[in-house]
Amino acid sequence: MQDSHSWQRDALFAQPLDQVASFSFDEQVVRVFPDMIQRSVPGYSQIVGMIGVIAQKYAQKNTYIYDLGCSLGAATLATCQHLPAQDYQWVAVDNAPAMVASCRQTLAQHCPQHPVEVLEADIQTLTLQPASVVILNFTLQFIAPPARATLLENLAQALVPGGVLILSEKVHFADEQASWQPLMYDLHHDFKRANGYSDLEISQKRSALEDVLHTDTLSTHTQRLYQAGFSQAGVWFQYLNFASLLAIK
Ligand SMILES: C[S@@+](CC[C@H](N)C(=O)[O-])C[C@H]1O[C@@H](n2cnc3c(N)ncnc32)[C@H](O)[C@@H]1O
Ligand SMILES: O=C(O)C(=O)C[C@]1(C(=O)O)C=C[C@@H](O)C=C1
Repeated sequence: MQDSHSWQRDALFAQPLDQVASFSFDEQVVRVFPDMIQRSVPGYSQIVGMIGVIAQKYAQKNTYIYDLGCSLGAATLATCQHLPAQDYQWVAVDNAPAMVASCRQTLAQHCPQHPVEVLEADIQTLTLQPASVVILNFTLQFIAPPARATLLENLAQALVPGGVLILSEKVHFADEQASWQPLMYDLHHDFKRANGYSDLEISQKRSALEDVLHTDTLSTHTQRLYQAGFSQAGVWFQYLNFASLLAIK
């Protein structure tokens, strides 16, 4: 993301830490976030770009477009670049105060004409207006697993017929795919190494995320989407252990 912020290179886990604290979306993370997510999540830019294209296909006039767990608003921005300002309402939501503050500045700078409200709130207690596009771009993985089904049911209820949820997640492989798991995780670490992260950074970040980011399998995601009330759901993008699903109401 290019703008007036001075985004820094992520070196948060570069030095040995006595104790690795649980990962949180605080000011330190905000300062490096565009670099961190780009170098950590395979396919992040392609997914964000395609979110704009998908939104253009499925957005319905006079409905809401929600970006839940918006961080700095990259997905909101992608949709604004593909849709006219006058026909839709945008709501971008995050519960990390530092993210929300930075997101407000970034979106005001990059899509000043679009009616985007940036809310500091927990997406689990949000009252949703009728929506045609809902985005969870690497957010559901931070919601406690037992609470995920209820959240998805609420989103399905808020969507108008033909509306969509775009759900991107880090995933794991189990059951008949279990032997794939170490291979994909090793390759993800190789991906990070190729992007300039050291072994120390990779292992300290992994410890920091251990109690915070809980992955599901692709089949768990798909089944849960059908149970939540979507009529169609499937993977439209996968790169190693990162995937994005499209679910249609
Ligand atoms: C990996 S980031 C999302 C990246 C972002 N969607 C993008 O496309 O660049 C996860 C975000 O979810 C937010 N988050 C986690 N749990 C949340 C909750 N319960 N309510 C709102 N936001 C939440 C975090 O603060 C963080 O900013
Ligand atoms: O799994 C990892 O190693 C990650 O760094 C992933 C991940 C994510 O998927 O959200 C975790 C936290 C940061 O927000 C950026 C990337």
